[in-house]
Amino acid sequence: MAVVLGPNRYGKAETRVVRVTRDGEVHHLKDCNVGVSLSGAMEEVHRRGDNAAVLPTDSQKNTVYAFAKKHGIGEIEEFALLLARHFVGSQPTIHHARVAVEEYGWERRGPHSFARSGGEVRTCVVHHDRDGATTVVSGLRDLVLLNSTGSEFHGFAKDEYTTLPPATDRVLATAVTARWRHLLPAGEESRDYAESYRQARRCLLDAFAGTYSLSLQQTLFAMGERVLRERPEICEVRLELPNKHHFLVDLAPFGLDNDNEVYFAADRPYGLIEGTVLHDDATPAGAAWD
Ligand SMILES: O=c1[nH]c(=O)c2[nH]c(=O)[nH]c2[nH]1
Repeated sequence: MAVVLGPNRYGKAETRVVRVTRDGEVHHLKDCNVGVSLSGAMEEVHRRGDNAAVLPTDSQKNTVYAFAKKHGIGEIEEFALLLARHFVGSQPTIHHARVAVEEYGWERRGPHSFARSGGEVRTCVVHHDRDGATTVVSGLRDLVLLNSTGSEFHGFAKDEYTTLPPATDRVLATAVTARWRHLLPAGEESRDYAESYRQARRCLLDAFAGTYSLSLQQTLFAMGERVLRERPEICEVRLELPNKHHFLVDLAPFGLDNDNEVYFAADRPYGLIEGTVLHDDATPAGAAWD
């Protein structure tokens, strides 16, 4: 039996970079977390500890900071593409780069004062291969949404352990993780990622608010479908929707009724609804979701 090296990658995780752009008195802020993962001719380092092919993760971290200075940080997808192309293009031993960027939002409070925006985070993952294959997945996480009515859940399967009562009017709440894959004809990786993000996010919000929900699964599909129908540049959407349960509090001991007004917001356990919605003729995803 031979023992062989399987898939592997290495890189610098979580390089936190804050870029201030000074425009006189007025400053602009980009606050990001960058993860770099490289792969390629790494047989020798794993088998013999020969590091000749290994660009240190320390250099990768330095590149993130140097590029933030030299190029600024525009849309996170563009910054990730720049880094991924650089690593593959400048190191013959690096055949593939995965660059993931998270962006934390800051709300302007003055010419050079900012308040960190809520918990929501914008995300992207870019893959770039030396044969030219490039994929871009954009997304967001921790977008917390709630409908205080317009949600039911009944008619479900039952077994001997089922105690859940049918619900005809419940709170539906979730913290959305959504990622969407861009349709990228070769050589056309550039696009208005800011507008694409704004519109995809709006589609998710509109579909959540506008769907009368018989299950979170139905809402999930409606959210993905809305993005695909309105945004031709996107061919696949993946969603993770925790069902943030809100239980009605029993106020009868206090002689009070509770007509869907007072809830206990539980944090765990929670249902976790996950799904992919895509064009039936979507191009193959390649490394996009790795
Ligand atoms: O929208 C829902 N989907 C489920 O699959 C489920 N399961 C459950 O207990 N409550 C819910 N709600």
